[in-house]
Amino acid sequence: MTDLSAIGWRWTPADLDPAWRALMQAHPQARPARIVEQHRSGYRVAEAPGQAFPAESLPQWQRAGSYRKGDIAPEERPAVGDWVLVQGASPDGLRMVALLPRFSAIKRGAAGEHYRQQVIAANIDTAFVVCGLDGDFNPRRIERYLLLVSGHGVQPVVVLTKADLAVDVTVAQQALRGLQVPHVMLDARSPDAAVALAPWLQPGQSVVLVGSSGAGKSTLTNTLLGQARMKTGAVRARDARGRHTTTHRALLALPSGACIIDTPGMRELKPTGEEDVSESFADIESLAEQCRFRDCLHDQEPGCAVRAAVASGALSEARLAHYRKLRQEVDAAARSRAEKVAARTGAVRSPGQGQHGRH
Ligand SMILES: Nc1nc2c(ncn2[C@@H]2O[C@H](COP(=O)(O)OP(=O)(O)OP(=O)(O)O)[C@@H](O)[C@H]2O)c(=O)[nH]1
Ligand SMILES: [Zn+2]
Repeated sequence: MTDLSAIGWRWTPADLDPAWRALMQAHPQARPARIVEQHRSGYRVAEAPGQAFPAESLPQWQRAGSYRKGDIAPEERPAVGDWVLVQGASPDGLRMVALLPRFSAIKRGAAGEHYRQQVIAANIDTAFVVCGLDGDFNPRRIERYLLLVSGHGVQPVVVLTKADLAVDVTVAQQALRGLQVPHVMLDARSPDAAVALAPWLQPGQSVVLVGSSGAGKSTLTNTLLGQARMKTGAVRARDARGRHTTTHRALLALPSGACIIDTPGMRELKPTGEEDVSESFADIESLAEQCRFRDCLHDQEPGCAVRAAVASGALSEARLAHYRKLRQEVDAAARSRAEKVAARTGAVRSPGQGQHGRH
């Protein structure tokens, strides 16, 4: 395995995305590197496991991201997991010359009153939605995470930790019934966890861990790193810059050949408006197809298959309520997003619309 492939590079010149190839041809002096950390002060990139070297940004990525006409939107700048082209020598002379278009991204709406997207991780194959089977277990939070990570080419997997504790897993199983995503129950401290998750940890795969604080993400990462963790530590200890291994947690190479991106626990998970609620709640959508009325609101209508499922216990009332809530949130975010897109492209608005805007 080469240095680059240990951090997720899996393309040969023959199967390279044409857009990537064109950018590489346009920058013959440059070479690929992966963004492993993003800070206020700038980015750090790696060309091999265990690295995190500062790399100078393009000037247009240094200005605050905005949706003004001609500006680069926040979600169009590099984020952790992105592949970029760099020139110059590490440790201090690297500069980025191009961002290679992403094949997938996990995003959320940034906190605050103004619409803004935030990329959590880019070029990811699988998202592990980590949740403890202890008091942390919360099906609504899992649904929200799944909504945000689904689509955009990312495979979600629900990873339920703390299965070793004497917990009643039937409650969890019941709650996850409608979800059409794989779920795995495990003890995050046990080496068996790596076996259970092996299907998503094949060489060249990139996985991101999301989930609330205390769910077991760090524990799971350490288990998956196994022996390699100590090796990484030794490499870092010899590093002249003397930084600690823990600061490199953003993107780690696993012994399985996959690489993993750890994210800090996120308190607020606002949709961007691009999510597909129907996909995340496919169980409810398919029930709705059996309602007598095409425009059934699943309220008081006769012949409502959704209410019937709730009555029979096949569908939980709480999941149905959450589906409605998330649908409203996504619709509202989609409207804000459409406004930004219109403002940016300078689309002609219908008369009156501009004056009545909230700006
Ligand atoms: N028994 C048991 N304990 C676990 C398991 N997974 C995590 N823990 C414990 O739960 C606590 C929190 O785990 P962490 O791995 O630190 O959680 P985290 O998701 O990384 O939390 P943040 O770093 O705050 O986002 C630790 O004390 C772990 O030892 C598990 O599968 N079984
Ligand atoms: Zn209905």
